[in-house]
Amino acid sequence: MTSQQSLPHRRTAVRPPYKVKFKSSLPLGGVRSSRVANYFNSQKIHKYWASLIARYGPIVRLVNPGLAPIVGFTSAEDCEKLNRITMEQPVRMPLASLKYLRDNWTDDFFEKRGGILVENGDEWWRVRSRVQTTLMKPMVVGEYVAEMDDVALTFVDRIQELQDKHGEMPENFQEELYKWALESVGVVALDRRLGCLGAPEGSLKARQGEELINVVNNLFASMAVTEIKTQLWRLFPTPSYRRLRVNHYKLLDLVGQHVAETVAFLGQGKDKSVAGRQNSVIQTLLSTPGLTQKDVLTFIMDIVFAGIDTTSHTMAFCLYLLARNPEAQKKLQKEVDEVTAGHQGPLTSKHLARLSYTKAIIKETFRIFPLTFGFARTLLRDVVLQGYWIPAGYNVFSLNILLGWDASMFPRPEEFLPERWLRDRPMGDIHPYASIPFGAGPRMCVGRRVAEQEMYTLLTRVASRFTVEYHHEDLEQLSGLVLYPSRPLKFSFVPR
Ligand code: HEM
Repeated sequence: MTSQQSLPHRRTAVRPPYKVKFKSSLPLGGVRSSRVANYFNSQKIHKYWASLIARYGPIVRLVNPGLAPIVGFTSAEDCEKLNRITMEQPVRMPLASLKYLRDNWTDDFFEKRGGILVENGDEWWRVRSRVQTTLMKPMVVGEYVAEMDDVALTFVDRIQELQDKHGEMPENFQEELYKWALESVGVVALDRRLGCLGAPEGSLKARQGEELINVVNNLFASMAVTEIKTQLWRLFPTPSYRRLRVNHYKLLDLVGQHVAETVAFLGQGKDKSVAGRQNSVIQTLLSTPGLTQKDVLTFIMDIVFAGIDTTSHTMAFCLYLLARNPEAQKKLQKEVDEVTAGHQGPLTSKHLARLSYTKAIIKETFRIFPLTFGFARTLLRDVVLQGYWIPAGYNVFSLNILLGWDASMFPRPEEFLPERWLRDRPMGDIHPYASIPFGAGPRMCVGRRVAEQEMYTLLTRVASRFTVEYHHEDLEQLSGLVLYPSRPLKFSFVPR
């Protein structure tokens, strides 16, 4: 089928997107010879997109057997347009294998109400409209600063311990970051410390935390195959689909136990949260009209799932970039020293509000090493992007990862220059859609405030205590369900 034939009612003013044949990395015959397969197998799909854009121009269509075609483009203006035209009904390609699993759950736990990660349309909005008023409220999330700070302090103590023991971080330092992320998101999602970070090796708390992290890591790994690679799971339960299923059962079970424990604590504490808060997230959600207990459990499960690999990979990239850019690190330390000068107790929202350079560091980290490729929506109506007519039903993808590295969007893109993000924009204006790590519009990451608060607190505590160094080969990004660091994070943390 030619690209023209595949576009019904083609309009004359605009051209159809260039057709690029997609070859699965695991075709039925098991042949792995294609160039595409190499990109997939080396986990560099972002490089594949970059090569397509370099070859065919700023908009490319990918035909993926068994799926609606995907159009990828690199234009901040068109990203803004895509957000505008999908604002009323922001449909995102569902995590199809996860949705299928939940829709076909053995005891029908989900009752076709799969939660905001996998639903679209009215069902998505039913839950999203109710949970976002809690999770995205600065006042609600702000109530957790002190506990997130306590988690960050435990983490820096753990760094010190590892540094003393090994002289640098061990090969599996990413796992410590996972524990920090789980512990931090747990504070909000479950209203208490899980106690896995800093717990003695082999202890019950450490093992419970590791089990949960393992389950989430396995879910990410299996979905990197079921969502991005072969679609054979649609025909029969492939090994990756089975791995997804097993780990999803475990996740529901583990999070279910934690939620039950929290609810029991809450019962004992009468109306107040475990930490004495009036407005704990879990309590508020449980008493929100229109949300069932199952909705709340599904949502808590989803934020635990979404809250581990995301912030921890970003912090890994951030620490790496700081180690490679001592000048920026010094500026960070100066800001942190000034903001916390003479302060003994936990950090507060007021401290965080003054950390403009620290926030710029996180933004610059996202520009260079974003967590995802960009902004994705399924079209409910035809649209013209880059002069090409794209029909309803297509999945459209703004490749912000490539915009971040584009000199026409960001001067000196290969340099780590957090100051470009400061309020007065010393390096020139930045298009608001050039780098949108949390997405945009009504479907933007619902955990954004939580994630940012966690990362600002951690960065503040690490920068006050240490100078981070890295003396090994360059780190790159590899692509899975989200992007992740290519090598062990063997940082050295030198006490200041
Ligand atoms: C570095 C940290 C994070 C990044 C970069 C990130 C990024 C994203 C992106 C790009 C989306 C899709 C947005 C869109 O379609 O416009 C998303 C959705 C989502 N994120 Fe995050 N995320 C992060 C951390 C978190 C955390 C900590 C949580 C939980 C507390 C979370 C929960 C979610 C959920 C539940 C959704 C689905 C929202 C919906 O479809 O309505 N994320 N995230």
